[in-house]
Amino acid sequence: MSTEAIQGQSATEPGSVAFALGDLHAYYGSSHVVKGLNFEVGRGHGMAILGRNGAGKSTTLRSGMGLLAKTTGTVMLNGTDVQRESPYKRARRGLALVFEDRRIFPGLTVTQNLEVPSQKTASKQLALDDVYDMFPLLAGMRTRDAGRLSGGEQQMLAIARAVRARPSVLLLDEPSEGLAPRIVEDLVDTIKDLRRQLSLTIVVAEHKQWFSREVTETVGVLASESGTMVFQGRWDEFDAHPEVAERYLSLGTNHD
Ligand SMILES: Nc1ncnc2c1ncn2[C@@H]1O[C@H](COP(=O)(O)OP(=O)(O)OP(=O)(O)O)[C@@H](O)[C@H]1O
Repeated sequence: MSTEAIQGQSATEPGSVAFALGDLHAYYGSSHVVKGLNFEVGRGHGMAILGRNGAGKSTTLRSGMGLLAKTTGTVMLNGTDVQRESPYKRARRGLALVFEDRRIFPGLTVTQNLEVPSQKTASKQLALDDVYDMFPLLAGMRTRDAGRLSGGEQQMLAIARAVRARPSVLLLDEPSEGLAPRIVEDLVDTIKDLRRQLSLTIVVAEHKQWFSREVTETVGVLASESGTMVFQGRWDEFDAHPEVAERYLSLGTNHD
């Protein structure tokens, strides 16, 4: 297959793009990791980012959130280029990232963790009771220290904390990482419910392909060799190009 990117037919209507990266380059010091990435996600849609270990999935999400010291290109959030804005400002505009390592505060209770979100987004945040309605599992654990929750419960807490700020676009980095299969199924249901209830746009970096298929409509494949996206389209379009998975996702990964 040529190294030219395969673009599916699922182009988003102008004006209905919630989140888009344009010619995005990202660096760690002198290491140039992401090299001219383009994709867009329509309002209320879900996109999965697949790629081998080290392809740059986390870097892409972190760049979108504004967490890398050096990036160039555009990061469009609901029609505004936020590329030069701080992560706080992006959060205020409706962007949220749930980190792979969850970043909950183990010594604080579940409720205290939910009360941590930036004061800058406090004015429009969801009431605690509304969050607990969306995450009934957490409702029964309000006073428990977050450090005593299971991995799955901690992941729910991390997502609940992000959602409390009422983001319009939620970036999820390896949400199913390290969780038992039954818990991952619960997570799928939770993400689907959240999308429905909050009209959320989501971008998910994931190794588990079945999980990604459950919670998104489109998929982008990152190639570690080129640092670019070599495929973008709907899942049926992805399935119509089995050579993409063969070349860019096989070997040494668990894209089960
Ligand atoms: N803080 C950092 N400093 C320097 N290099 C980094 C840093 N974080 C990641 N990298 C490098 O950038 C490249 C992309 O890493 P990234 O974590 O974005 O990949 P990934 O696709 O999310 O991988 P995985 O599936 O293993 O999580 C890798 O070569 C990685 O070693």
